[in-house]
Amino acid sequence: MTPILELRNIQKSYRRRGERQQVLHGINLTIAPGECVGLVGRSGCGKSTLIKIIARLIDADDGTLLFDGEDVTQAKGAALRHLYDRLQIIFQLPQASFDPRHTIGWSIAEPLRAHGLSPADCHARVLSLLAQVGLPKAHAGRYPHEVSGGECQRASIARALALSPALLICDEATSALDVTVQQDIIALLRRLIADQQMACLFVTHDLALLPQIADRIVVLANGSVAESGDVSDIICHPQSMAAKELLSAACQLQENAL
Ligand SMILES: Nc1ncnc2c1ncn2[C@@H]1O[C@H](COP(=O)(O)OP(=O)(O)OP(=O)(O)O)[C@@H](O)[C@H]1O
Repeated sequence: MTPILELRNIQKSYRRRGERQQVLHGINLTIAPGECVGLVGRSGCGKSTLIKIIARLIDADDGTLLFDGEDVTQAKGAALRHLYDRLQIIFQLPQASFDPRHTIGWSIAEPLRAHGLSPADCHARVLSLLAQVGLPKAHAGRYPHEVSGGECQRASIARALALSPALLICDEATSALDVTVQQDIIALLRRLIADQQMACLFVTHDLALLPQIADRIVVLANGSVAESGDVSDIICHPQSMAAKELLSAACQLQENAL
């Protein structure tokens, strides 16, 4: 089966005060259709840089990015627009990713309008998307500041689903939410991933979240893959120092919460 996403030997450096700092050292990663891969690593290990490369917001210095078998490493113009129809990202702070001047319904309908759907079809699709993420119809008429953080994250998931993407990237999507809302959003994502056979890259610094959502984990440390494998293997028998440290940090957090 062709992977939905394949990264081959991705390299990236940044120039800072005249010096180049290598932040990604030859990352290889594949995600199959319908698979959820957890990308985990401590702050500064290169997770956001990798997401920006996958989303073509920045260029890699070297390596290849394949989306559904197609080389999109240099995608621009129409090829990039086609990529964005199939790849969606949800962020940590959903309120910041909605335009405060428009209602949530208007923002969810934005990609649909761009694809030429009639106002009536947009309206019907927005209501169906709200239902899928467990929000009442009335939320279509609310502004981003008129809903809670959890509701806003549900709305951003609805917007991400509007064009039925093949890959959903969740960038610390539950980190800003309180623990119970976090669990609700993870359960929602898990159901949507299963129902829609959508692939997901779930990016987090919190290893403890991954058994609830991911099939496989990739542990990033200092810009390299320290370890990757089945979620239960890594949680039960971490091999790398990076995975052991993330696991012990997660255990410590849970102990502190008790
Ligand atoms: N635009 C930039 N210019 C220079 N250095 C950068 C830039 N963006 C990130 N870096 C550096 O690259 C490294 C990786 O950063 P990145 O944001 O990818 O890490 P991260 O794992 O996403 O961290 P966090 O979990 O804190 O968001 C860090 O050392 C960071 O300081």
